[in-house]
Amino acid sequence: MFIEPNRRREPPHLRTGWIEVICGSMFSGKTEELIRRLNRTLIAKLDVRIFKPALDTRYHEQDIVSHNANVIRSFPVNSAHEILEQAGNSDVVGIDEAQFFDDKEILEVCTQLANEGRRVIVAGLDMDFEGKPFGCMPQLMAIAEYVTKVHAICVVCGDIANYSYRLVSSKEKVLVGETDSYEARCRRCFNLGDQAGRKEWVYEDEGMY
Ligand SMILES: Nc1ncnc2c1ncn2[C@@H]1O[C@H](COP(=O)(O)OP(=O)(O)O)[C@@H](O)[C@H]1O
Ligand SMILES: Cc1cn([C@H]2C[C@H](O)[C@@H](COP(=O)(O)O)O2)c(=O)[nH]c1=O
Ligand SMILES: [Zn+2]
Repeated sequence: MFIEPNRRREPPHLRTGWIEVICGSMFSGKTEELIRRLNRTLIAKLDVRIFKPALDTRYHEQDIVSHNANVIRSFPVNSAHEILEQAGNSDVVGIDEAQFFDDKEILEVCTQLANEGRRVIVAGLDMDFEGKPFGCMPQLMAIAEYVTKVHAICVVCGDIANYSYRLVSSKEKVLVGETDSYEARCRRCFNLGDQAGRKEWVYEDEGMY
């Protein structure tokens, strides 16, 4: 569990900012964890601004919505620089789907916001459908003070999953979708690709293996 420091005790001119990255595969709980942290900052009555790339309209135009229907209000933006324009005097900035922003811009924006003394919480996919590092995420993880990697459950075998397996034939890096186009898989089932058979669950106490 990520425990956040109390910012209110510090006078604004002494506040130091920082960057937190929440990463993992699809369905790993990145958005849930982002919403959890942001809700706590709202309870603390901090000034919070939340952003997502405008291209992610899967569940809602404006809200950030997790796969299990947790919701928080956000500003959709077309570029990372718009985040700077809209950040105002906020104490905390939340950003979802960071992998979709221009690599250089989002790094500059997160760095500037943190240098201004803000808490910046960024969630994004660490790997694309080919298992390659996704866009800005490796650099963001390098410059962040805190990195949390969350995991899904492999829908093929039930192990811990850290890959997003694409179910459709497109080779485009960016393909917005959910269970229609992707499933969470462990390393083994990801590497098996189409050959990964759905295993029947068997239990030792039933005498089956
Ligand atoms: N294969 C899976 N493994 C774990 N959670 C899953 C899976 N498929 C669906 N879910 C649901 O997705 C939720 C996490 O959604 P979300 O936070 O939006 O994930 P992410 O932002 O990482 O894609 C889980 O709490 C669970 O209800
Ligand atoms: C693996 C992969 C994913 N995407 C898209 C699919 C979804 O719209 C988002 C990820 O959303 P989530 O909150 O992490 O579930 O990214 C993509 O465009 N390219 C990929 O390789
Ligand atoms: Zn598996």
